[in-house]
Amino acid sequence: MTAAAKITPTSLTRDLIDHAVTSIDAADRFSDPYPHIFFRDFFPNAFYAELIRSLPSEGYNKINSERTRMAVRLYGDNVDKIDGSVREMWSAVSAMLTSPEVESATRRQLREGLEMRARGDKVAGPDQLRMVAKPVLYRDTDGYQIKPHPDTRNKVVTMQLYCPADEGQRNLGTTLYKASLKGLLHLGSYGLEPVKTLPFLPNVGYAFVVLKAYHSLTRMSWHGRPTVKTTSDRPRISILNTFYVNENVGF
Ligand SMILES: O=C(O)CCC(=O)C(=O)O
Ligand SMILES: [Fe+2]
Repeated sequence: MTAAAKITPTSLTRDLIDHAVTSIDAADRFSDPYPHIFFRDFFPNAFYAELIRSLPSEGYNKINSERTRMAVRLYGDNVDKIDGSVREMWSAVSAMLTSPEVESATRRQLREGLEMRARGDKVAGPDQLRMVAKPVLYRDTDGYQIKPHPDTRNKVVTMQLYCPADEGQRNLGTTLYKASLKGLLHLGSYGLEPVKTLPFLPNVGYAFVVLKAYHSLTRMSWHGRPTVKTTSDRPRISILNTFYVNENVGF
């Protein structure tokens, strides 16, 4: 075996962490409609290409009654159930997404939102907010949709990594909304106005702090996804890396 032939899991994880931190550090930061970041080039390029060809074939759970969203948990013992041939890759992804380094980079970039969250939660500051990462792989198919919602208060930060093979699914990203008079006048919009739809491009991601009415009435973290149109050979693949308030909550 040549020296380069086999990368040990720990050095792979190390590479993934370094790459992800660089990506998050270079994120675009936005305050509107609420604090969020958008970052690119999250996984090393060659690794990303192999990862999306190595999706687990089993172990999916049904997330909605329509069965248009199926999910595989990527944390803790769940990783041991992933097909042996691809387990090492997903195990490294899991270790990276739950690493203290990725958490710290996310905290640095979302500081404004975490300060709002800390005030509403009546804790001294962002450092008093715990963040426990529970990454999950999602497979969404034709007809998948999720109505605008701010996310449950059990989530502190929502991060989603888009995993398409090419730019053909660009229009399938998440829509961010804000409460507005225009939205109020528009029937069936819950008083919400769409502000932007993030581009569903290869190897990009976004993250925001979950903000409810008691954090800020005007900057609640409203987001959703209008009905997805896609073909059965091109599901909408993403990784949701949710940071929860503690390890006892979440999917
Ligand atoms: O898939 C998306 O674009 C958003 C998903 C979401 O908001 C959720 O699962 O809470
Ligand atoms: Fe959500």
